[in-house]
Parts: sequence; C-alpha cells; structure tokens
Amino acid sequence: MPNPKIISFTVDDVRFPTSDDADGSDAMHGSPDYSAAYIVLKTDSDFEGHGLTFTLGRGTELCVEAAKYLCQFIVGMTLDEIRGDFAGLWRKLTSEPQFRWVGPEKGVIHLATGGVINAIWDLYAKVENKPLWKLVCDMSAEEMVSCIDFRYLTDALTPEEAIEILKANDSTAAVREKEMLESGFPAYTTSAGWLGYSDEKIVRLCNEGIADGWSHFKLKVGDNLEDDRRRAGIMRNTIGPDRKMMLDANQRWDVQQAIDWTNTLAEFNPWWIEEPTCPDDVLAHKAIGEGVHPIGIATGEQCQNRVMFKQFLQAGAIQFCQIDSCRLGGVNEVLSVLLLAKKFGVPVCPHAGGVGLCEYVNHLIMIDYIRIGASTDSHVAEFVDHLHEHFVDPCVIKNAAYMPPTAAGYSATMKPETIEKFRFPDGEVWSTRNSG
Ligand SMILES: C[C@H](O)[C@@H](O)[C@@H](O)[C@H](O)C(=O)O
Repeated sequence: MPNPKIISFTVDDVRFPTSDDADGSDAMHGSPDYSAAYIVLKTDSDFEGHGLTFTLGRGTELCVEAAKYLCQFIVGMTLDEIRGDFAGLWRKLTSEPQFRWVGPEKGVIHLATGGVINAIWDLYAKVENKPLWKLVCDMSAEEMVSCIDFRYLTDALTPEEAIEILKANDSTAAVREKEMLESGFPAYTTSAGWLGYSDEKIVRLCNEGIADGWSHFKLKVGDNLEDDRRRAGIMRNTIGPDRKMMLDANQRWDVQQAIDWTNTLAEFNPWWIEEPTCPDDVLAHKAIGEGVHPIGIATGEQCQNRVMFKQFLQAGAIQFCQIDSCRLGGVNEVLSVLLLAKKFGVPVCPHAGGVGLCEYVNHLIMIDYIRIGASTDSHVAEFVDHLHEHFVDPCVIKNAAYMPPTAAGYSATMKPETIEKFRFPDGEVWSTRNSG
C-alpha cells in the first residue's frame, strides 16, 4: 500500500454568490453566499487529499486562516503515521495549546479542524482506492473505534460499548450494503421550501418533487407567523396528507415563542421542528419538545461537537439527530456521534444544506446504515439541489434516495475551473463584481 507523505498544502476561499431567487434563504441568515475554505493536501506522490468547510460569505476568511494554521501540524507526516494513531492526531489538533483557547472544539477553529481532518480521510480513501464509506465500512470494530477520541464521552459511551454496538451489526452488514447499492438511502428535500420563494414557486417545486418521487419536504419558517401559516397550508395541500412535512426555524425563537409558533402550525401536521432556538441550549430544546409533542425536535447543524450531542441525547432533548459533516471535527468525531445516537436510540438525519454537504453526507449515511444505526426507520438525510455541478464526484439521487458514491475518496474535490472562477477575491466572478 502506498504511504504518501504530506509535503505542503493550499487553502482557498471559494464563494458562490446568492442565486437570484434566494436558494438557501432562511429566517436567521437571509440569503447568504455559500462558501468553502477549500483545503488541498499535497504529497510526495500523485495522491492529494481534498477537504472543505461549509461557511457563509466573509466567515470563510477566518476559516481559511485557521485551516492554514492547523495544516502546518500535519506537514511532514506520512499517511501510515496518521492512521497508526488517528485519534492521537485528532487530539493533537484539537488540543493545540496556542489555538485551543479560541475554541475549544467549537466555532471557526473546529470548522477548520473538520476541513483538515476530512482532507486526510479523502487522501486515505484515495490511497486505498475506495470511496470513504467503503473504507470505513470495511474496518474492523476495533479499527473504527481506534479513530475516535473518547475524552469527555465515557460517562455516556465507552470504547468497549462502541465495539459492542458495532459487533452486534457485523453479521448483517453485508445485506445492508447490498441494499444500499441497489436502492440507496432515503432522502428529503429542502429545495421546495426556502423562505425567499413565492407561493407559486413552492407549489411548482412541490409538484415537481412529487413527480420525482420525494415523500419528505422541508419548509423554512420563523420570519412571519401569518406567512408561515399560509406557506405551510400551501405545502400541506400540495403534498397531500400522507407525505411528511418538516419545519425549520434556524434558531429564531425563545422557548415560549417556539412552543406557541410551532403549535399554531400543528394543524398542518409537521413531523419535526428543526433548530427552534439557540443551538447550545439543551434544556430549552427539551422544554420545547414537551410543549409541542407529538411534533419532534431536530437539531445539529450548529451543534458544536460530540459533547453537545452527548448532552442533547442524555437529556432526551432531541428526537432527530442532525449531524453535520463540516461542523463536527471530521469523520472521527462524526463516528462518535453516530455511536452515541445509536446507544440512545435516536435516528440520525444528517444536515446537508450547504456547499459540499450532500457530497459528504452521502458517505456518512452509508456508514451509519451499514455499520452503526442499521435502520431506515425515521432515518432520512437532507438533500438540497444546488451547487453540485462544481464537484468532480457529485452525489447521485435516484428515486429520492442517495446512491452510494463509487469514486475513491471523500467526494469533496471541486472542479479546477470552479476554483478559478469562484475563488475570492480574484476569481472571475468576484473580480468582475468588485470592479463593477
Ligand atoms: C444558511 C443555510 O442555507 C441554512 O439555511 C441551511 O443549512 C438549512 O438550515 C438547512 O437545514 O439546510
């Protein structure tokens, strides 16, 4: 097996201007420019590792600087050295004394950790000539668990319990892998329900979604209650009584407001309310859940790290666990949250509304289904239909299901022409705007 050594890196700020009809618009962020700090690890061979952060607009500048800082620590390391103690490297990066203070394990520095760690996984999978999901699914339970830093987790999950969870699924994993290769993992669409869309556009997109086989639709809410009642009614009427509708408030409310607003929309039979309040407030989610039952509580896209997820799960504060492939510190930390969710019996429904997130998530749901969660009951992964054309290995959706990626790596590689055109500030798209 080749053993490339990381010898240098580049980190670019790649930004996509908001689309005219406001794809991506929500109650807290408006219609942002989707962006990425795009990391390329270069080696002494032809192999490269590519990773990215999902960021909005100018926030990318901070992620670029943080990623450059972290990359310094892996230059000079061989892949064998990294995989020999992957949890050790993860601990080293997240515990770096000069930078730990600006986290720890949250915000810009943790987004950058995720980007760098995922670039290493991309390199690792390319060297093994496997898509990332297959690389991880082929690991023994012990190997997989050795990638995880269990610091701060052992009151809820020990390495021994994690190994037990994985081993209990071993004998049936091959059947699930075959099933994924044949029919894929169930997905839901957010693309019909952005806040900036007209009523007519919601109806048209829902009808197109139904024709394409979608059975789960998400609606952004939280800006104006009357508008939300009208829009939720339109979506429910268009998709009919049997398809699922989910609501997403992007952290807009305080506790009582969240309860009242959600209950006003209860007549439209939503399945979950997502991010009703501050993403760090475990007890508030618990209280909202009690106040809106039987509507479930979903959160995770801004859940900082495994420790926060641990508390949401321990407190019974969420009914849907929305891991985020870029917010968490890479595959290593994602694995720990998948295992925690399995232990607490909460379905994992990954967040993917961002650039590159669907491409990453496609691998993570395969790992969860084949080796960890092992169920599609109430498990459904987000799909957002824009910006996939910039990726060399874009996700594939068939009959409203994610199909397992087939190319080697972790699917974050962007097309060279995309980097050239959208790099900030000198790419064609931005230099023309800036001078205009
Ligand atoms: C700013 C982004 O578009 C978010 O609105 C998006 O990630 C969203 O919360 C989602 O659930 O997909």
